[in-house]
Amino acid sequence: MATDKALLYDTNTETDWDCSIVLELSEDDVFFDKKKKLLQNKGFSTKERVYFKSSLDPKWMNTTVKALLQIARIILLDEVELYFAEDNGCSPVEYYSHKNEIVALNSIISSIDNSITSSLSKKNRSCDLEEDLLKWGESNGVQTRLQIAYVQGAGRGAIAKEDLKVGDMALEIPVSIIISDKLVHESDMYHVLGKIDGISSETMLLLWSMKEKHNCNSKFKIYFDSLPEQFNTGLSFGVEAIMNLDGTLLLEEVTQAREHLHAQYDELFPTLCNDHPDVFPPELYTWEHFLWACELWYSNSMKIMFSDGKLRTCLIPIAGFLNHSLCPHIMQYGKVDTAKNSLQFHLSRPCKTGEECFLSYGNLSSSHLITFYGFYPQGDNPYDVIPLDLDAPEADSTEDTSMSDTDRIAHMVRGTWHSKNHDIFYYGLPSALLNHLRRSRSPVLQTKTLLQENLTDELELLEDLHVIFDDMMENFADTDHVNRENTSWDVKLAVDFTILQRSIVSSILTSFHSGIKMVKYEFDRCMAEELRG
Ligand SMILES: C[S@@+](CC[C@H](N)C(=O)[O-])C[C@H]1O[C@@H](n2cnc3c(N)ncnc32)[C@H](O)[C@@H]1O
Repeated sequence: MATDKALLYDTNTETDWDCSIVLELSEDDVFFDKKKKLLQNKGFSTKERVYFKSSLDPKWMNTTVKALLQIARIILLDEVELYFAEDNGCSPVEYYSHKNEIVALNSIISSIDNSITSSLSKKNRSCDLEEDLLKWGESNGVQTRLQIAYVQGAGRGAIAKEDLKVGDMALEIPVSIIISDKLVHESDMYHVLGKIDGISSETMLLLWSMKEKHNCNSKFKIYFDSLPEQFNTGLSFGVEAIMNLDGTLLLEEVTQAREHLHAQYDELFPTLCNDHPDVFPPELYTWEHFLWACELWYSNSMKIMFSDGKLRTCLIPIAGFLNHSLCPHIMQYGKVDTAKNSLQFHLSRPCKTGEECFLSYGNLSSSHLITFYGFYPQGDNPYDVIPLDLDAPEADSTEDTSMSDTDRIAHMVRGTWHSKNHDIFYYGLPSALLNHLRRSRSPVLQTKTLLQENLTDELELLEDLHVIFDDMMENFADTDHVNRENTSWDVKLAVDFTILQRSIVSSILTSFHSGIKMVKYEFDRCMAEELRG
């Protein structure tokens, strides 16, 4: 007979889920086959995993708890209950007996309790690492008005310990604990790396960090210990995630970045390990360790201007807990204060006690953030643009100056919900793009007047653009079949991105539709007026 153990809990799950429980019908259950049949009749398999977040929508919660109960009831049926239950296998009857109802409910409650306790203790355990890092930082001169905590959907984050005003310094990091290329120069690696033609200081640092992570005597041991074992960026996407990116920019970005890293790795290894095994122990320089270090540097490094005027890519302990936002509190932080020999993080907007304090990682698109950081921010990202590869109009044969600035710039589109002007001749699309296309069709000066010939050109332009974006829409992967709630982190990110791209293109197509309608209406009106006149 199955016991409560049939309901397992598991905290070894993706970081953005607080916990999950697994409901599994044990193969040792003497009624395995019968219960399996009952489960299948209700659309369940013998092993179901359900993920929970602390703030789930009540509707989802309701359906999920109902499903959990259905499964638990069946798993926990005793012989007599099962005997009578079989007759109702396919019926909607869900209740078997008082006792079965109570054991099913209790087993779910205790599994969730176990799961939460275990997940909290895991988080608290890792919080100790962050505490240790803060203490280490403070003993090295770090000043902070932030504390580190787990935040929903983003791992660790920095929370204001007190109300912070514009201009207040949230964090100050002495240069002495910033990880920069200076450390490579001081290490035993430099005599080898310094001789490699064209190697960048970023690559040297990356190789240095791969070894330093395992150095028990490292000055930065506490820092390395606080880093995640896995970064989950687009660089680690699996095949299924990649397949869900068909037709998107992210597919190109992830593929190119991975190819670049593979090529870089192959250029250095195994040669360095073969030639200098004492400096580059092969077990520390595997592809997996290399990828981990790349993800670390892409997702955690900052470009800092030092007092000598040099811009260096650095890892900055403690500051590395600051998450990114489209509406950040800290925007200017990239320059060492020469007088204090420290890096300071001042606020550009207030942050209240207990609120998460965000940084700006830069003006980055969601595809870039997914590829190199493994997330994309909530809210409308104005940098989510689709670049357009347009043919430049023929330059005037006698005068090159006929090319205007709008002809030379890189054109792009974004969700038309960002635009306020959806009138005729604008359609929520960038004027720079529309003017460029108008010029390509007719180099004579174009005016936005409701003349028949303008309207004919305008209609053609919109219809041509419509074809391009229609094709784009057709080429996106079909993600409808993916169960977003129950899939791996990478597939979820990939699907979310494809949905985002689709919504951008869809907004553009909608703008074209209403644009075409407006132009046709005006065209008919002109015709009617002409006939009347
Ligand atoms: C510099 S670290 C910030 C600290 C990080 N949250 C941690 O636990 O170590 C950058 C990483 O934090 C996460 N992150 C940053 N901003 C985020 C956001 N707005 N939403 C979700 N994850 C975010 C991403 O995993 C990113 O690669």
